[in-house]
Amino acid sequence: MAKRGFGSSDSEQEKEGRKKISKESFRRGLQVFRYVLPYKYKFIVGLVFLVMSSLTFMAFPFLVGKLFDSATGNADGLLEDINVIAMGLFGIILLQGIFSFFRVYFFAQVSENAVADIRRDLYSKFVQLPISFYEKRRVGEVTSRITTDVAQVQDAMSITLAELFRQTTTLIVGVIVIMWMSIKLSLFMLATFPVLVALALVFGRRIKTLSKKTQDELANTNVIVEETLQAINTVKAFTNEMFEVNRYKTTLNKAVKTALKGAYYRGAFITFIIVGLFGGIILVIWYGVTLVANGEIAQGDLVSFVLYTVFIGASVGGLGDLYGKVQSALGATERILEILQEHEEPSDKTLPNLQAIPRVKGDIVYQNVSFSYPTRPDLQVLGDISFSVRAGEKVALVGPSGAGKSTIIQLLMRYYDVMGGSITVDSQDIRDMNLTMLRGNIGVVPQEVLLFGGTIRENIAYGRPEASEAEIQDAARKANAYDFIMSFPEGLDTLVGERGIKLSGGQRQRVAIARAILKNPAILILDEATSALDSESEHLVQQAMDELMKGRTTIVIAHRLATIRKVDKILVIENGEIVEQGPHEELSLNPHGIYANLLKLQFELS
Ligand SMILES: Nc1ncnc2c1ncn2[C@@H]1O[C@H](COP(=O)(O)OP(=O)(O)OP(=O)(O)O)[C@@H](O)[C@H]1O
Repeated sequence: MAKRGFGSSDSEQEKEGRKKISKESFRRGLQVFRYVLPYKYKFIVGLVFLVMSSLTFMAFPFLVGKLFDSATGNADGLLEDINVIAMGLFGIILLQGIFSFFRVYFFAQVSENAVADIRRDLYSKFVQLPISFYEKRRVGEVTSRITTDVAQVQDAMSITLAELFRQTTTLIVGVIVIMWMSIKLSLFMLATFPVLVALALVFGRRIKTLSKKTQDELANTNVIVEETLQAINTVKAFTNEMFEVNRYKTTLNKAVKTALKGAYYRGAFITFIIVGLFGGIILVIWYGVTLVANGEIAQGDLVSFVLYTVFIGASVGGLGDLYGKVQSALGATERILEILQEHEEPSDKTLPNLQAIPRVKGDIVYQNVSFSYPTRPDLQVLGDISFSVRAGEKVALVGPSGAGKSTIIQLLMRYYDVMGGSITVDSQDIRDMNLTMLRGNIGVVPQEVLLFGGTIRENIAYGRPEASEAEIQDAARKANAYDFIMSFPEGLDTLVGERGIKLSGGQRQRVAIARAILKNPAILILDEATSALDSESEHLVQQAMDELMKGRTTIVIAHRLATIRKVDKILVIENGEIVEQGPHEELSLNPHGIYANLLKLQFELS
């Protein structure tokens, strides 16, 4: 569903709109109110103030009418005194002001807290959803759930709900009071209203569909902004700035077009309400004055009546507008709930830290593993992979690009589950293993090291957040990173810039190695960088990697064969199959072997 809005046709949108009006969707939408439950007392207090402010306001037209009556000498009792009535009016306005203050204050407390809870749950869900979830969706689209959609729900909780209540009260109380004043005049006035209401509903529905479309298109434009800013280097490298600006402009224009179409309908809606209402009011005044002339109602009552009519008219118009808002809030709620109901990875939240995770020995066995990515089920990426790595052994995966090396690793991390066969660690199928325990025992030094925007210290400590300063420094030393870190004036407190762009490739890798050293995993995965480092940097990185590999089961994805001569076993992967395996000495001596050929090729190239 989260994807549904994008690129969906008009008729699909209509269908979606109609579905949302159903009782079922309303019931589902209300589910979000469970987030209000922890703050129910504040909510009730806010509601009480809302009732009181709505009701006091309804006394206003009544007293204005009485003010006119007292001026023309038609009043009796307390209401005879103009000054007393005027004071009463001030009192009412004052009370309304005070009630409104508390209403806003209490509702804000509820909506701010409830919305923060929704955001927290959504974020917690985001980070716990499996990788496959993100392959089906664009990041911008997912983030708009936590920004745009949540903001709509907040609007609904704080403003729309209060408005809905106020307008409905105005409508109901208003109609009761005017009936009580003059049934004849009321019936005359109400005869014009059902038509208005029916037309308002039709309009409201059309506006809602358009506003949903506008939102989707705006989300589309945001996706472009996020994607290009995330890959700003690529945009610049290809000098595609103007291409991106045009791409953005095109989607933006589409959004503006839809928004303007919506505005056209909204404008027409408002014109209709104004003309209809004022026409109606003129009619009511005309008929009312006739009744006054016949002595059927008092002048003051007519004044009150006209004021109530204006209030009722305004509330009908307001309700039409609110109808659209409630619908989009329901849509937003549904999209939020859908994400909240997605299945998380089965991680273990009870383990307090890395130390609490039981350590595995590190025996790994792949048994007839086959696999296709969920997004491309018909393309078999791994055929029938079987190999084993004993605890402490080092294995290298080599083979052409796209052969399936990274996929083999992703399966060990359980980013995806195997389709056929099994992977065991210490003879236990990883699907039966606690996911936190599995990943807690694996350290990864990726090909492209992405650092977080904080300091170098924070980035190293990411390997084990509870590590002490001494441990962090020790890890930096072992990773050959200490010297370059200390050469910066700020040392470990140096900010690495967004995604680590202020550090060189070799430096970033050594930070990643320090991170892995700190984590101290039983199993290590090294994805060698494809980009060559200068020989000085290369030497430092290699030394750090050797240090890191000591005593750990290691799987290296090797791009440069020179670095893997020392491993216990080399697996040559081609088209998702292991086509050769054995130690370097053996494979390199096989004159027709693929590995020997690869070696020759690299040697010739270098
Ligand atoms: N997330 C994914 N969804 C769908 N297909 C994928 C995904 N990741 C990789 N593939 C496909 O799986 C195949 C194997 O990819 P993999 O990344 O494992 O190769 P590799 O040997 O690691 O390549 P390289 O050396 O270039 O990193 C490729 O055909 C690739 O297009």
